[in-house]
Amino acid sequence: MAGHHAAGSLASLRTSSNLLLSSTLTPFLYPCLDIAWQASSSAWSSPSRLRHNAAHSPIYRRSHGTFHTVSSRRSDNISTASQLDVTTSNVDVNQYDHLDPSPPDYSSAPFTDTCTLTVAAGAGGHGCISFLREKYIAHGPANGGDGGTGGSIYIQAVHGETSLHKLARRGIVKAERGRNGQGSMRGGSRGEDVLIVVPVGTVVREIWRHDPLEEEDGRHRKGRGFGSDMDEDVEGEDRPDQSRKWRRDKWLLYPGTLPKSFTSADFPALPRPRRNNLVATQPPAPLRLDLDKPMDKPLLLAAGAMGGLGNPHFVTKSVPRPKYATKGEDGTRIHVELSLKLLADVGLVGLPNAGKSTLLRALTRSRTRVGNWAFTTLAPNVGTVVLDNYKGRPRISDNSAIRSTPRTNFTIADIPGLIEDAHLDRGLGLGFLRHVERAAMLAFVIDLSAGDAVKALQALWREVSEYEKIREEQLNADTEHQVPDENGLVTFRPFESSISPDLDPEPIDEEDLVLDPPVGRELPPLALPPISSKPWFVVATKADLPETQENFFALQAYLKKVQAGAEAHPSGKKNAWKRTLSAVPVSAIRKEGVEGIPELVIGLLDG
Ligand SMILES: Nc1nc2c(ncn2[C@@H]2O[C@H](COP(=O)(O)OP(=O)(O)OP(=O)(O)O)[C@@H](O)[C@H]2O)c(=O)[nH]1
Ligand SMILES: [Mg+2]
Repeated sequence: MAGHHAAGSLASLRTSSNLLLSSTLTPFLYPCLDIAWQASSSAWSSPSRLRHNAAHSPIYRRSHGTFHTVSSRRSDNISTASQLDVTTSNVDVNQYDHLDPSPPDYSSAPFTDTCTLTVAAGAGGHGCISFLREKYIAHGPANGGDGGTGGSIYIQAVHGETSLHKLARRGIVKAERGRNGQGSMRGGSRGEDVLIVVPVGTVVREIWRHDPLEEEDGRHRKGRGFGSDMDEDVEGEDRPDQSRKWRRDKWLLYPGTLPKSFTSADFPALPRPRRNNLVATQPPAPLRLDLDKPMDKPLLLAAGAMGGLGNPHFVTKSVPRPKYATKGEDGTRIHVELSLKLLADVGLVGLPNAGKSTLLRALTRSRTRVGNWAFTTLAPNVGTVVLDNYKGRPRISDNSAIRSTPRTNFTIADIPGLIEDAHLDRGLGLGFLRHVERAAMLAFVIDLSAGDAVKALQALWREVSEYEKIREEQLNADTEHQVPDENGLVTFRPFESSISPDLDPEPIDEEDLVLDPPVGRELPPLALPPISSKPWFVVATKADLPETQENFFALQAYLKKVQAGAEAHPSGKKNAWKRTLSAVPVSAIRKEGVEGIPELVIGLLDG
């Protein structure tokens, strides 16, 4: 018993000393001791992991003209990654095969394809109440500066971002408030702008908007609201109780002044709220942006609000030293829904365990998880295929002249596996199919060793086209739902939720400023091109396994027939895409046969 115990503790001692070896500097001192450690740790020190850890925020701030972007593009990452690989590869290349990886060798990138976000432009700074003070000038003139303009919110679609998860976490993005004005006529400085960086293919749709100026205008048009009670032409008896209508929330008082010592009569009419000039460049409300191209300039979403006016603005003959200034305006807030319309250039569609993730790893530097069980992949992984500029560059077809810049990369999305009845939301069901819809072209990945390849392809197409049918019905129902007016146009009132026209003319209290977010609207589903019109091809994988050749030939013959029109298109649609249907036999795990895929993809994407 005691001996057994001793042996046990010895074993544990040995493992703990192993642990010690692997977690200290020992391998550097005694490299011969720990080859296994190198093999396993190379996965952890792999540059791709560094890349994911150094996640940068998609939001950048700018002050005075230039955004401080710290963005590192994917292509940069890849070049640094390959440089790093060269330095590490002289350790032991063969021990580390990224196509059949050990369990810890994967990175899970979080992924979100729709999210809602509130963007809030910066409020304006307050005006200043100040008076010149100098020797021998006892009561100097007013010299308070104006408040600064609030920061604006910009958006820009760039290559390299593939997911909205960083934005989804934030919930609200606020630009900085303008600074308050100061004495000696010093104006407040502007608030910092904020740039939101989104992937190419993002669609921005507005759910609600709270624009304080628009609301002010609404009130003004109705003859109620700021300053209207001060107008000379308003009949005395018609005026409601002035003290209630006076916009206390709009004015700043000189420090030490008791509010009750002011009556509203002491105040001039409140100046009309000013708008930032940038508002003119804002896209019209409600926002509907389809950012399907990389943008070289940011686009303004919400302009910052203007600052308040300093007390010199209110100097009159009767009030030479006004002890008040106005507050800055509140910033516009817009609640938007961001959704990815385009996830990647190529979407890998296949049954679970077909080898999609392995194929992605073979084609790109992705470290997506691979396992010999169904549903290894639970969220899409996007990898980039970089096309070499000089050597091995795939043929760029004749229409390269049309593209201003030749294509240097394309992206592939590895999507979770699809099972039978996925369109009824089985397995990862509809969520999965939504991703299929968002790829520019589809690559059906079929496991040659798992039975009839033709049947597998047909089953995949059946699910995809069933889903498409459901979606079409949903879209039709939605368009019918919106009852058009006489002109056949749907009239849209962006602000109806926040100011209703038959609002009781209540006096405006300060509580009004603390507004609850207006009730959101349900957005109709995104209109996307039909799946069956997308180019597609088949990747017949696991071709290294025995007895897969006949299966492949049968598949090839089937595709030829479909292309010639002798067989029905597997989607069941008459005008489905079938210009050139090809099947590529590959062994992803040995990286054989995959070289031709980039060329094929480029041909289909640009063709
Ligand atoms: N022999 C052979 N095995 C392969 C090949 N490609 C993938 N496999 C193996 O097939 C299994 C499944 O591979 P995955 O890449 O995880 O499959 P998947 O389609 O991504 O699976 P899900 O994420 O679950 O949908 C793994 O054990 C791979 O090693 C291949 O070309 N040849
Ligand atoms: Mg997978």
